[in-house]
Amino acid sequence: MKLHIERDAQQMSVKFAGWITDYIQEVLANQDRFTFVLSGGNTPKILFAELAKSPYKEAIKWEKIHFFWGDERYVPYEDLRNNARMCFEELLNKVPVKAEHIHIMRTDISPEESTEEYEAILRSYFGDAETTFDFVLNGMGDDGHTLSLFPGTAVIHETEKWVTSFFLSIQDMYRITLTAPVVNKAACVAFMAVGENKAKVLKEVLEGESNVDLYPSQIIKPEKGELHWFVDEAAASLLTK
Ligand SMILES: O=C(O)[C@H](O)[C@@H](O)[C@H](O)[C@H](O)COP(=O)(O)O
Repeated sequence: MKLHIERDAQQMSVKFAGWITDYIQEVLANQDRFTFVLSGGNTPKILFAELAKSPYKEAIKWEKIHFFWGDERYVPYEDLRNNARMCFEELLNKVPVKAEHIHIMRTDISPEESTEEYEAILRSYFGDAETTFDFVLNGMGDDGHTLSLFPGTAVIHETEKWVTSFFLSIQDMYRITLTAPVVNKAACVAFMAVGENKAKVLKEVLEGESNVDLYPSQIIKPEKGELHWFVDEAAASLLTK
């Protein structure tokens, strides 16, 4: 695991934007497409704002990128809480992406239908390949959740399905989410965490004992791929190493 600690959220976004630009370029030197999983939440917004402007806007071959989502809140696309909507507003509407390369988790059909549809899309991309996505961007909630893998939920332990949906009673909504098996087959996964609210949980996730039911972010460990954490000094403030 590689830990990148930057002064504040802004610095972290700049560092991350430069790093992901180089990584995309490297991957595209050897293959024709780049598969990128986007994340919801507030933290990615500052990264998206960065990527949508110079020099990244011009440097990244956006037309070669295929976009997916790590999870979705089962609310209509028009709802401000919808993760796909946020990513379109903050990034995808501002850079030259190809509409046919964008795969949102649909919320205009039932959660079960949406899950099945997404699973089929992913299987059509990756089939039995040893590696799935080129890159997965993850956030981490103050409670240690990532994707829609919330503490104490059964979905943390899913071993077969790549996509699933369930009713999240603490938020009174359905969630659609990628699962650990498909994310852990990615070539590269990066978490972003900023702010003092994340400090305690970050310490537990990175330095505490393994307890994936309490700290689901711990279950994300690419089998063969790279794992990066981009954090700011406030989030890193309790780390000892
Ligand atoms: O839909 C979601 O809720 C997200 O995908 C979720 O997993 C998010 O990444 C974390 O909650 C962190 O969110 P913040 O960046 O807002 O802290």
